[in-house]
This record gives sequence, C-alpha cells and structure tokens, in this order.
Amino acid sequence: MWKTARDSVCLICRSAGAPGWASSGTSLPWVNQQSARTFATRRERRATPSRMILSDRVDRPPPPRGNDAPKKPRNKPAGPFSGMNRTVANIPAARRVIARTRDLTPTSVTSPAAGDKERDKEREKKKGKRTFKAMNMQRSLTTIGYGLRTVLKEKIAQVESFDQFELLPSIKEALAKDALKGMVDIKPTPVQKLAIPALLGQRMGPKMRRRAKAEEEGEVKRKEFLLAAETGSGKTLAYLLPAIDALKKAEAEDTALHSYLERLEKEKEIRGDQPLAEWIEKFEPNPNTARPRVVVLVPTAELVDQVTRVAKSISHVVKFKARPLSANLDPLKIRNNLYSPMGVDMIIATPHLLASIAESDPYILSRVSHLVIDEADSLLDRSFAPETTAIVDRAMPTLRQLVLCSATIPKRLDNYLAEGFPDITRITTPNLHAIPRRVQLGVIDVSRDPYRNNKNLACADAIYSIAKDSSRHDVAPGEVDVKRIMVFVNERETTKEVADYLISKGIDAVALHRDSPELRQSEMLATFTTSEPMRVAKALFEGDGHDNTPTRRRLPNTKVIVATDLASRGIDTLAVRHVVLYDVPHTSIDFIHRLGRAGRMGRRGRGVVLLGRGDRRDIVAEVKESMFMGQALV
Ligand SMILES: Nc1ncnc2c1ncn2[C@@H]1O[C@H](COP(=O)(O)OP(=O)(O)OP(=O)(O)O)[C@@H](O)[C@H]1O
Repeated sequence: MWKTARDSVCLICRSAGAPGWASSGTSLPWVNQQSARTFATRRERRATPSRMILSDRVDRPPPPRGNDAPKKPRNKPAGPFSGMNRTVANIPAARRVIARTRDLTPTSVTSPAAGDKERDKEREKKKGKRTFKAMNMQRSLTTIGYGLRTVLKEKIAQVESFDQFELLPSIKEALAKDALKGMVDIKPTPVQKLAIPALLGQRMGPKMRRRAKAEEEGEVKRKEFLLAAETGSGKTLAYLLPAIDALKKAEAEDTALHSYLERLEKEKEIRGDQPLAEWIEKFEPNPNTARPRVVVLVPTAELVDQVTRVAKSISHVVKFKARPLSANLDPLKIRNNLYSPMGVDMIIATPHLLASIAESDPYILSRVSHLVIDEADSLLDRSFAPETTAIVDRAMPTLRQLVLCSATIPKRLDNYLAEGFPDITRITTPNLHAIPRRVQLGVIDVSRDPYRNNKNLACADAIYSIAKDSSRHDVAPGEVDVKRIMVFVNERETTKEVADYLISKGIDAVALHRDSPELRQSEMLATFTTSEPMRVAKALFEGDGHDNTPTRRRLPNTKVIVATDLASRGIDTLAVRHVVLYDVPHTSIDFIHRLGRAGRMGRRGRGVVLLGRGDRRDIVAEVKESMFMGQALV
C-alpha cells in the first residue's frame, strides 16, 4: 500500500518514465504533493484485491449485475417535507465531527488528509468495527455475519451422525473400520455436516430445489462447490466421500465394465488356479485403464501421499483403485499407476506432473467426472494456476462436479470465483479464517537479553523449554513424552540454515528442503502425522529430563521440522502441539496455515513468535487479540 505522498510520487514518477526528481530528494512543488496525496488516498481507499488479503464475503455469491441489480435507495430523508424546518443542518454525523475537528485543530490546516483519516475512523466506529492498521489484510473484520453464523450453527446442529447422509453403506462401513479407525462414536465435523449432503445433492433448501429442477430439465450439467473451512477440520473426507459415492454409482451403470467383468469371471473359471494378470495384461486391460473418473489435485508430493492414504483406507472396503502421481515416485511407478491394466478410478496428483502427462496424452482426462482442487488458494495462485487451469479446461467437457477446497480464501481468489464461476455453491463454516481459541500464542522478544537479536539462539532456547514441559498426564513413570515441534520461516533458503543450527545444539531437526535427504524427511514427517503418542525412557536423560551440560548438550525427547508453510500446507500434523514462528508471517493467511499445523481436530496447541528488531510488533499484537476474541483474521 502506498502510505505517503512521497511513496506514491516515486511510483507515479517511475511509471511516467520521468526518473530523477523524486529520487534526487528535492522537495516537490505543493501542487504536485497535493495531487500525489489525492492519488495516494484514492488508491488506499479503493482496496485493490490482493492474493494476500483474505476475503470477507466467502459465504456469499457475487451481487447481481446489470438489469438484475437492485436499485440503490436514494440517500434522502423520508417524506415530502422532511427537508424543511430543520433545526440542524442535514449533514451526516461523521462529517459533522470532522468539520468541528477541522475548525479546532491546526493539523487540518497543514494536512487535509487528516480529515479523511478521521472520517474513515468515524465511519469504522459507526459500523462497529475495529480499525486494524498493522496488517493491510485486516481491514474488514467479520468473515461471516452474525445472522448467517447462527443459521450455519443451526444447520450443523441438525446433523448428528454419518448415517444421516445418503452415502453407500460400504462407505459408512469403511469410515468406521479404516478411515477413522480407533475412534469410538465417530461424528461428522462441521464442514462434513455442511458439505457432504450438498455434494451428494441431498441438501434441499429452496436454492438447491431450484437447481435440482433445472438439473432435471437438463439445464445444469456441472455443479461447482467451494468448501472453505478451518485448518484440520476434516475437509479431505468432506470431498472424498461424495466423490467415491458418485464413482461407485457410475460404475454400477457402466455396461462396458460389466461385460468386461463377466469375461474376466469366465477366464478365471477356464484358468483355474492360474493367475489372471497375464491374460489381463496381454489380451484385455480393464476399460478404466488410464481413464480415471475422479481427479484430486494437491500442491505437494507429501500431500499426494497423505490424501492417497485416506482414499486407500476407504478403498479396502469399498473397492476402487486410487493411485498417486507425484514427483517423489520414479517414472516407471508413475507409468504403472496410470496405465495399469487393472484400471484406475481415482488419481491424486500435483498439477505440474498431471498437466505434463495430459499434454502428451489428453486421453487421460477424457472421462473425469469429479475434479477436486484441494488447497485451492495455492493451486489457483500464480505459481500453479497455468497447470491447474489447463487441467480444468481439459476435464471440463465431461465434468459433473468441480470442488474447490481451502482453509483460506484470499480476496483475489474470491473475485476470480465470482467472475469465472458465478454459480458456485459456497459452503463455509462459521469460524472460517479464525484461529481456534484452543491455540495460544506466546511472544519472545529476541531484541532483548540474553538473545541480542540472535534468533537461532532464541529458537533453540524455545525448543529446550518446550522439551522441559511435562504437562502430559498420560505418561508412564520412567518415560517422557516426545515433543514434535514445527519451526516456520519465511524463506525456503533459511530452513536449512536454522535446521543446521538446531542440530548443532543437539536437537533432532530436519529441514523440508530439496537438499535434505528424502528418506530422512519422510521418516520425520511420519512421526509428525501419527496420532500415536511417542515416548522415550527417562533413563536417556540426566537430572530433570534433559541434559544441557555445555559439552554434551542434546535433547532426545524432541523432533523438529523446519519448513515454510507452503512446504507443509495441508499436512495433517496430528502429533504437533507446538509451533515456533521463527519469522513473523507476512500475511494473516500465513498465520492461519502455520498455526493450523498445531491444534488439529479439536486438540490444544501453542505457538511462539520470535520477535526480532525489525519485526512488526503491532501485527503480532493484533493477531493475538483476534485469537483471544475468537475473531477471523481478515
Ligand atoms: N469426522 C471426523 N472425526 C474425527 N476425526 C476426523 C473426522 N474427519 C476427519 N478427521 C481427522 O481430522 C484430521 C484432519 O483432517 P484433514 O487433513 O482432512 O483436515 P483439513 O481440513 O484438510 O486440514 P488442512 O486445511 O490443514 O488441509 C485427520 O487426521 C482426519 O483423520
């Protein structure tokens, strides 16, 4: 944002191709300053949508345009004679205050912009909003209005169990048996309660009834959905279950597949105990070979593995073939996964890889009926958008359902959706964009003693004090709990440097970085994504649980991953209770994703921010306050 006239003048000057006078430091004529200020304030107020600004209207479809747009009421007092015999001037209250301030304060003479600021503040006050200054994305506060929030809460309260969904019985069985194993009395999460019936076409509000009618009449061929819900709230199952349900129903109606299966049965009888694989491979591959019906796009190879695991946990019971495609797999495996003669029903892939495969073999996307774009804010951002949209375009002719899913909806994405998918059904949870209250945020001032701006030291120290914390009550005597901690930095390059420092201090750390060995990264990630507790014998320690003598400083009861939030986005780090924010995140989007790695699925979590000399204290203070109030960070 251009805060000062001087800044904006520099920018104008540069864009006008007249370098020199602004950068030379000479003072500008007043007229120029004045026009520059007007330009700056105009720019400031227009609030250009940015990918870094969270949207405050995710739940609402775009307003009608053109002839359909409702007429704006004219701003005039009611009644034909209401303007007459007034004892006070007909000036809005906010402007009256400004006018009075102008008369009294000398600043108004020297700075006309002061009046604008006052007026803005007054307007904000009138609307009952707080004025967030530090983070430019924190201007409009309420993500979802009080009324809608109440409606959503009522809707959520109406659903109690998965039995209320019109899912195939085998899917419900798989949920209890494998997908959510170990959990007694499983209940859908709020996003699942709202999304699953909608994706199944089960929700029958007036809008959905209209859609269903249009569908019957053949007007609607494709449905689009936006799922927006907090991190760790179970979005994966919310989109996977309806997609699997549709997959199985389509399979039941597929005559080509049926006759193939009949031939397969006959061949089995003929061959007796002989394996069938050779026959399938040589003579008759499955008609689903290289023609998946469901495609799930995710940004990283780690997420490909994670979502594949969830899909496979259901496929053990429901019987369908889910295959991963990611750069972590060798080319032969990728080929086998796609062109296996046994067929493929669902692929989970990163857009870059799938787009390049589809480039050489467009047949692959020729039968996709369900396309899910998980982490849609990343996948529709600059770095992924060309590949993602190429895949959407190729799949479009056969697509029945497009689902976009994310924990954060930046304004830019919201506007893109309003333009490109005006009929998209928006499913949002009441607490979208808020960091749950069960996650607390602490601050360490690194500029003070004993750190003196040594962030590495402060980070190691924070990890040592987390390791000391023995608040878990379920630990057997003679054992200590292993703490799994995520450290977040802003730049990918810093991950390695910080991890190396922590290792030098005896901490078991690994950087999610291309230079770290892959096996080590995946081993470490596996310990972070398990819900099983990890314990080590107390005998490994000396004294009070950790050995910090200068010569043999080591910490056997911690495991640390150093990452940027992009590298770890969406990863289900169930075991993480502590997050260290080594750098102050640039945006509230980063705050949400980083702190979202802790406190998943109703667990408690704790974040620690390291505040250095140049860091924005006001940003951290505002985020802390929003978290305390349970408000959205928008
Ligand atoms: N109904 C449920 N009951 C209990 N646990 C659930 C339920 N649904 C999902 N989970 C668990 O919640 C955890 C988080 O789910 P998931 O990874 O889908 O979250 P998410 O909303 O996609 O998070 P993110 O935005 O960070 O990607 C998983 O471990 C999953 O097994």
